[in-house]
Amino acid sequence: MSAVLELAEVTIRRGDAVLLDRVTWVVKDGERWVVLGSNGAGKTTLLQVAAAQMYPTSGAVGVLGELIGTVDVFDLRPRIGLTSAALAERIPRDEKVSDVVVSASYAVVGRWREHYDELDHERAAALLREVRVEKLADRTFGTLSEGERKRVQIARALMTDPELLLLDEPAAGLDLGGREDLVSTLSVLAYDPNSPATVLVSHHVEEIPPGFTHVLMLREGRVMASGPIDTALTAEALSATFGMPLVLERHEGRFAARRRLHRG
Ligand SMILES: Nc1ncnc2c1ncn2[C@@H]1O[C@H](COP(=O)(O)OP(=O)(O)OP(=O)(O)O)[C@@H](O)[C@H]1O
Repeated sequence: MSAVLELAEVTIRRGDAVLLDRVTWVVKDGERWVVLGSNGAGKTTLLQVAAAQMYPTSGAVGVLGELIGTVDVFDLRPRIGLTSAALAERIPRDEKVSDVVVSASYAVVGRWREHYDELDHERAAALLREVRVEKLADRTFGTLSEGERKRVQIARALMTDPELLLLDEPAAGLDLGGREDLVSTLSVLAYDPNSPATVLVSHHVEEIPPGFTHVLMLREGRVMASGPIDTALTAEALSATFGMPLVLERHEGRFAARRRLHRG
């Protein structure tokens, strides 16, 4: 398996703040990673580095075999699918859902006189079907529920057939049913051998879809633990990451965490 993402001792500083502190991380083809950490831990920063949107202050970043700093990131970015709240805000509310998806092939937000061929439209329709919102294709983005918007964004991120898929808190703001629907869609994607290497950022172990293989835990910009979920995702590592004693349970491929009430 080849590496799609390689970070070596990556540090990001902004003024006196250290957003990422000597992060070393390798994501290989076929792997599905969850990045866990509390608010402000550096997860979005890490994803921006992985998306070739942010350069390291020090250290080296390789994305899809290219060393960042030596390549034109505009050639690289279409090979990466990204969803984030910041990107979602840039989608015009009056944009038709099918256009939100199809316009990803031209890396634009907001359809504007581009010509899309029939194959693009067929692919967009197939992706909307895959994330189970094909019935919404003719609605405008602004009329969708939060959960429906998240699905449309995932379809958009997959439109360019990316080699790396980065999902920044896709379940944020969803109700219980919406979260469970999304987790099951992401689980189907995770088990599909044709899906790209995937990194999912989350605050909650409950949001880890079955089929995800690896976990990286961040606290204050530092890696607290990383590796296969089966061995790296432990109550101890989770407690250290979130700074409180936690009990971790696993049932039918899903995780749940809560504060430990009594020691011992
Ligand atoms: N330009 C900046 N200057 C100083 N500090 C910054 C800057 N940008 C981000 N930070 C800080 O870096 C830290 C990491 O931010 P980041 O958005 O990566 O965290 P996160 O883990 O994604 O948080 P959340 O879960 O709340 O989204 C935060 O404390 C944030 O305030």
